Amino acid sequence: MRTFVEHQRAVRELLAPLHSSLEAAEGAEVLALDAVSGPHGRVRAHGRVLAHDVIAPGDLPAFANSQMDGYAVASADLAAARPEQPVELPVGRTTAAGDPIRTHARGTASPVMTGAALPHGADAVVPVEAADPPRFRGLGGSAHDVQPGTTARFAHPVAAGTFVRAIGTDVARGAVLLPAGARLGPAQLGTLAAAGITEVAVRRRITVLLLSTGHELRAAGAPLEPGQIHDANTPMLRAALDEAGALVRDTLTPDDPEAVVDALEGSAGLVDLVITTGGVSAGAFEVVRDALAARGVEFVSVAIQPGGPQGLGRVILSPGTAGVPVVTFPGNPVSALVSFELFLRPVLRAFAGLAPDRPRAHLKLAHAVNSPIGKHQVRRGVIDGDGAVEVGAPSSHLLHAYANATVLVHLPVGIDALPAGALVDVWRIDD
Ligand SMILES: Nc1nc2c(c(=O)[nH]1)N[C@H]1C(S)=C(S)[C@@H](COP(=O)(O)OP(=O)(O)OC[C@H]3O[C@@H](n4cnc5c(N)ncnc54)[C@H](O)[C@@H]3O)O[C@H]1N2
Ligand code: MOO
Repeated sequence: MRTFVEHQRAVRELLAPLHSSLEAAEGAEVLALDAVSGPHGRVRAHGRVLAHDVIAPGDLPAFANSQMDGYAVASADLAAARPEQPVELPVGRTTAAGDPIRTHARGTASPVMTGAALPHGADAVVPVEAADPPRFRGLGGSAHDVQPGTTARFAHPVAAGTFVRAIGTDVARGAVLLPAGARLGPAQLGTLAAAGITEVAVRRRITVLLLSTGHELRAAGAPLEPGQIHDANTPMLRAALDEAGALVRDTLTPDDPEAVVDALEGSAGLVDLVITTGGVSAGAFEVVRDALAARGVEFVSVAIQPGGPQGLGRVILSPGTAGVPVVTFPGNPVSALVSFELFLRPVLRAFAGLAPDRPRAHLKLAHAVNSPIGKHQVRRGVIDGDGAVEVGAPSSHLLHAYANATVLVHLPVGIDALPAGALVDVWRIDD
């Protein structure tokens, strides 16, 4: 029997070549930054991971501009300004955001608005409320010039560079704007757009064949005969895979090894990974085991509960190819989802540039618990009003309790009982 950490490592090693292939340049797709597609109008590159470094094509800001509504000045002109002896300057030509770069005459104060180009010859900005009078007079609408003779007084010196957004201070031309592997969220899409970039090369998403097995299974909503149940694993793991950045093809196969092999062979060249649920334990109809044990999948017992029966390997689907990695999970829905959390979620999310780990915490138990001493037990729990963990029952058919849980509670090997108040490791799943 292997530990869950050993199995985590084995799954990671199995998928390492897939990670390398995703990082290889030939896997990249070029997507528009801001085209909307699909029924949800999702920005196309949104959420994807950059395939290569993106280099800043120009400086940002591209021109020195004002950080405040105020007066552009030559700082030397205000060197002698004192509250008891303010410096009075004639008000010069105004620059609004979007206006071309003007020229500042020494010995004047040029009104500039936030984002407006700093006129050549000025080196600092004094916010309008720090001047006297503390607001612009005779400006507004389309008026760019004040009445001749208008002045503004300044009671303090100003250091060169004050409230000036200098060229290239956000990013300099030629610098790495975003590195390969960066995930394109709002700030990343914004900075690409600001740099004038309209399309980017992103890593392709992996495609997973999700194969649920079980003679008793019917699709959600389908009428049930006595003894049949609805397939919970397919929608559950499809959602889990989606949250891990993967695309999913799914298929529900009966308890027939031929059907499993057919489903795999039918997906040759179309999928990067196969995940199966069910058909791996000690029953008379262990379809996944029967279909795949002779084809390179190793079935192992992991010292974990739930999720003990696991399998992994590489199955050759077409001659001359490297084979597709296959990970098999037990059929019990809680076992399948806990298996996904422990063995695949961190790896797949890392592929997709997403945070691999759940937020973790050490919390007190609200009550005593027991656990099988030889297994790492993962229980589902909720955090009570005092911040302590109420731990649910261990059985792996209790999917409803999982759906209402906010934490996964880890009770490591070597623990058979813990008293109320003992500290336990939890992963938060209430995001
Ligand atoms: N004699 C033994 N029996 C069992 C052992 C064992 O060691 N010796 N292990 C138990 C453990 S632990 C688990 S976990 C399960 C694993 O069973 P399988 O992976 O072979 O899964 P199935 O038998 O196909 O199904 C188990 C259970 O889950 C339900 N199921 C399966 N697929 C779905 C689905 N897509 N949606 C909803 N429910 C599903 C299925 O109906 C069964 O109730 O084996 C134990 N037995
Ligand atoms: O390993 Mo099974 O997953 O305990 O129920």
